[in-house]
Amino acid sequence: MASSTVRVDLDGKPINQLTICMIGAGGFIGSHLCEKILNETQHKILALDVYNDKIKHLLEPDSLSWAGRIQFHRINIKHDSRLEGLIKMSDLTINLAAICTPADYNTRPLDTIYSNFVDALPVVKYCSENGKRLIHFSTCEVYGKTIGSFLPKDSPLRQDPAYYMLKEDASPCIFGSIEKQRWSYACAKQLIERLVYAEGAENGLEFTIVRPFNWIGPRMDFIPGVDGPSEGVPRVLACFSNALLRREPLKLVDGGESQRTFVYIKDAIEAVLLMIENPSRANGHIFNVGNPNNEVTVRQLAEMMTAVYANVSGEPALEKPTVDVSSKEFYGEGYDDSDKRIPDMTIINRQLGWNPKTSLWDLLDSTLTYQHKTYAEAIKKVMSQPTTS
Ligand SMILES: NC(=O)c1ccc[n+]([C@@H]2O[C@H](COP(=O)([O-])OP(=O)(O)OC[C@H]3O[C@@H](n4cnc5c(N)ncnc54)[C@H](O)[C@@H]3O)[C@@H](O)[C@H]2O)c1
Ligand SMILES: O=C(O)[C@H]1O[C@H](OP(=O)(O)OP(=O)(O)OC[C@H]2O[C@@H](n3ccc(=O)[nH]c3=O)[C@H](O)[C@@H]2O)[C@H](O)[C@@H](O)[C@@H]1O
Repeated sequence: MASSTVRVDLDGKPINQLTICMIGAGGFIGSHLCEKILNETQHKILALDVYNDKIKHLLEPDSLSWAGRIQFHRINIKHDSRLEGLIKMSDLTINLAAICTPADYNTRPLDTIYSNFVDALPVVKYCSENGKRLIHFSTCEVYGKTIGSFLPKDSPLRQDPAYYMLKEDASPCIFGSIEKQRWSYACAKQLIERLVYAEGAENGLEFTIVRPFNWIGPRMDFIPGVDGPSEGVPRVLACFSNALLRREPLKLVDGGESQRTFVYIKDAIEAVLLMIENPSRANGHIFNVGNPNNEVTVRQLAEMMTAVYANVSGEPALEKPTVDVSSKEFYGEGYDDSDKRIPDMTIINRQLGWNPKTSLWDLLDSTLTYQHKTYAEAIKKVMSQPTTS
């Protein structure tokens, strides 16, 4: 239930009610952000998306206490004349819309570039021309590879943070060659960041850029063959969850040696709410939002998810819980990878005083509990059907 007491920002000033135009509100992050805003604040949300399956519980029934504070608009921002009007009606626009699953970057590079750069152009333009604040979702992938990844494998400098810490106002963006079309997404995100930044510098656009570092939790992507295409390839949490639910080995791309830091979605949206409600501290900044304490290799993630799932489901792990696959086999031609993603937290600590709280084990426990509760029965049904030859 949203509190009716006056809420104050980090500087003790009362927070006025906002109307927020949230583009991509129907997605993984958007659905959690809508929940938090409706449950904890008095703000209003214009939720724009092509789909609303993940926010249906927030839209129905009409008797919900926040019913008057969220409106869903089924809009594809690629070509919808209603977009500018909705941005003009709002105090703040949050743009989450993107194609953001790596399986698409090297197989649908044009769609990926259009989605992450071209389609975002009118959003930036309308915000700038109408003097509206913009929070734009980029990605930690704009850092690409670490400087250390170019050192000899046994170089001690690889342990030096100067060679792997990713810092918003200092680290370069290092991508593979053009043939490695995996980087179509990161490069599109980098260019839209530069455009937003330039609109701020030249035309006074009030902006905040968010670089999420592998946010994971319930409602991320889909389970192939249940609530997504059977041949779909979601991000790693859903891929591994799907394998666990089907009691199949988890596939480790190129041996699962890449490293990631994972942050619980519930911690991460706390950071976003701080950005929303502290414009004087957030405007003009790019923020890493991640959990540097939760670093694992993909192989370690697979082992941890296998152990957590055995606890959650009560089913023993497979004898052979993982299998190595080549990136070419799994993703196709043009794949490449980030070797390591550790966020420097200096700026977000200084500006917003935010730090993540949830350990990787705990976030996997709550997420796999959700996955098992939501999908176990459906998977059994799908697996009992005769496979079409
Ligand atoms: N989840 C993460 O860990 C993560 C990490 C880095 C960056 N991001 C970025 O955060 C944003 C949200 O990511 P997510 O994980 O919620 O992804 P998601 O795919 O779950 O959500 C994206 C939403 O945008 C909508 N959308 C896409 N194109 C649209 C269009 N043309 N018009 C209207 N709606 C459109 C989709 O329908 C979807 O609901 C993306 O910009 C993504 O690049 C996410
Ligand atoms: O979440 C983020 O911060 C960013 O990371 C993701 O990129 P990535 O982390 O590479 O995406 P995943 O699909 O989650 O893959 C993570 C790692 O697991 C590996 N993987 C994935 C799936 C699988 O079944 N097996 C496997 O080994 C991948 O090769 C990769 O090394 C996506 O690009 C975006 O959501 C976002 O920009």
